[in-house]
Amino acid sequence: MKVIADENLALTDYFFADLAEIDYRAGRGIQAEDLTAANALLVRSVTKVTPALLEGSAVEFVGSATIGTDHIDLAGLATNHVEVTHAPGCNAQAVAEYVVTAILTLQPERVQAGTDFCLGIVGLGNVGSRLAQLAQRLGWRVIGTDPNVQLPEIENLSFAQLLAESDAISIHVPLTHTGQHATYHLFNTQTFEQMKPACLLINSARGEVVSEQALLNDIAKTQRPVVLDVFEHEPIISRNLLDHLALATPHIAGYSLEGKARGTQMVYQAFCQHFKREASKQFESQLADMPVLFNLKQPLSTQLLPLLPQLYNIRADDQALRAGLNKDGMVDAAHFDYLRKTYPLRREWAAYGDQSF
Ligand SMILES: NC(=O)C1=CN([C@@H]2O[C@H](COP(=O)(O)OP(=O)(O)OC[C@H]3O[C@@H](n4cnc5c(N)ncnc54)[C@H](O)[C@@H]3O)[C@@H](O)[C@H]2O)C=CC1
Ligand SMILES: O=C(O)C(=O)[C@H](O)COP(=O)(O)O
Repeated sequence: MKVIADENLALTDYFFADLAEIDYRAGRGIQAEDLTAANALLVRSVTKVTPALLEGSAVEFVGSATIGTDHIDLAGLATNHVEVTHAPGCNAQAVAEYVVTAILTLQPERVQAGTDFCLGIVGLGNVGSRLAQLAQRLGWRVIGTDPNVQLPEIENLSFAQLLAESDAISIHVPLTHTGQHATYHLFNTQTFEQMKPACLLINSARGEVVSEQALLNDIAKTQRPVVLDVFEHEPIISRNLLDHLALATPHIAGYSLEGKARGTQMVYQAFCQHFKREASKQFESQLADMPVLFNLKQPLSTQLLPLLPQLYNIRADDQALRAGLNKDGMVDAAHFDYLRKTYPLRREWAAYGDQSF
């Protein structure tokens, strides 16, 4: 059995080395000729998986250790009877922690803001619902919008109401191009006009959900603080865009050790089912114990701010990205991908003693 795997998957050897010969590749560079002798392909979000990529290969199983699936032609692969699996929710907690860290880094006074700070969440699936829970523990008013989901514990509003009422908006929708609720350029000139000028915008979903040109026009008018983990023209980012962002990170919102490992494990389980092997491994056995930092008896809101530098220094990620601007005024794919390949995976906050996260 031969497996081609993106080199950025976590714990690939642990899960797969005794099941198959593994050939590691840079995800963005995987080509059809790499796959001719492969039975399975394991990717993350940067490999465009189409019938053309698999043509002439023996690949019968594709696993993506990610939440998003917009890089995979699901219909095309189904037509060709290739099994496709992904990892719903695997790094939802990491993204929720990223968003809270971004807000508290830019606006530390929000830690005890009570009900006068309103967080609007667009998309209430795995990530949005985790974020809602965390935000409520910090005492924030949480509102959300989703055409398919209502969360009983928060105020569920229309998209227009959410745009008008939020002091910060965090986007957690999949990238979709068709259908009534398509999200491509969901944030455009008209939507920006409906938001409070000072409303913080955070996009850690997919770059194309926000029109970059409309965003730049809006920031020029409003000086709105904006945090981007994903970019419309990813992996290329212009200096002009970077200069207008409060924080910018290289698509690492979901890069916790647990999130990546959980993603690989979910793919491993589907792989074993497909190839009729026993799946008995658990990623938790591979994780180190961390020092206890949280006092379970104290509310999260009183502890989080002083602990943030130890838990996640988001400014370091922002600085590392900006350090990659080249002489042409661009962050290029090589720098963007280097940061992701060498990323020191964060631990989720539950590892530091609060199992209820
Ligand atoms: N930056 C990063 O590292 C990561 C990014 N992501 C991105 O975040 C996205 C969301 O992740 P999950 O919450 O786990 O997905 P999910 O599938 O659990 O939830 C997405 C929710 O968005 C809702 N939705 C769809 N269209 C909408 C619209 N027009 N307006 C409002 N809501 C809409 C859906 O009904 C669904 O409830 C993923 O598709 C992925 O692209 C996910 C993980 C890590
Ligand atoms: O899970 C998703 O969806 C993501 O966006 C990933 O966390 C991104 O991971 P990479 O594909 O960029 O390694």
